[in-house]
Amino acid sequence: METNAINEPTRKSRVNYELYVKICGLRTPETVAAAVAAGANAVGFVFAPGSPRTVEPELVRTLVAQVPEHVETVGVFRNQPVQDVIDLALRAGVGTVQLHGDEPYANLEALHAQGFATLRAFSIDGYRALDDAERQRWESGRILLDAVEPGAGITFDATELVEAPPAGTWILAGGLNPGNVAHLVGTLHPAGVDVSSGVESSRGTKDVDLIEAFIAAARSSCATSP
Ligand SMILES: O=C(O)c1ccccc1NCC(=O)[C@H](O)[C@H](O)COP(=O)(O)O
Repeated sequence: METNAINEPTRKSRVNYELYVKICGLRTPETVAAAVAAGANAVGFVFAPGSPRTVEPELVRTLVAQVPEHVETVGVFRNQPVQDVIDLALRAGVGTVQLHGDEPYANLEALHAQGFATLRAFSIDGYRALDDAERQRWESGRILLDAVEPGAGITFDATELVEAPPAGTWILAGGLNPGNVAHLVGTLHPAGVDVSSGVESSRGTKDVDLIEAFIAAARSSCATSP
């Protein structure tokens, strides 16, 4: 089976860590096409209930069909039973599952057994509360550090990252936008960035111009990252 950069099994996933850029919370063919054309490494679809971005798996299946093989397709879940996650991800046809709640490590293992690549998101508070052994275990896979409220566009406070993972091994999210992404990448040295609110014209509605501007700004930061 094909594997990705950290040797996880993948379905439709290839991961480029030069600077990985994920555009999350997509819901339309136009915005998916814009993200892909602008050079996104990954496109994300929210299955967590209660979000203005929540989508049905049948819609996502049609969106995934327009995504080229080299772009990672990510389903985002939050505190849902692992069997529901697997069922939804299979119906949608995504290659990667992002767990954005308090899910245990066993859920990640269950997803790997089904052939999904994974991303485990932590709030800054959640990450700081991990002991050394937990941190080491989660950091053996890909982790994403986010603001306390996911998908809320809360601007990231860099001073909270004194205990950041090693430079270049993790994905930064939380309140990123075209105006701050280059500076934050240059300062914090993540392996990648993930954005939702910062590329929206109103809550839940993606804006093609902002998607293009975000990806261009993120790419311009590469000269200052390790
Ligand atoms: O986007 C949501 O509404 C959402 C809901 C529940 C769990 C996760 C969610 N989004 C996760 C993401 O990947 C966002 O891109 C990430 O939290 C950054 O969001 P933002 O601060 O809005 O850029």
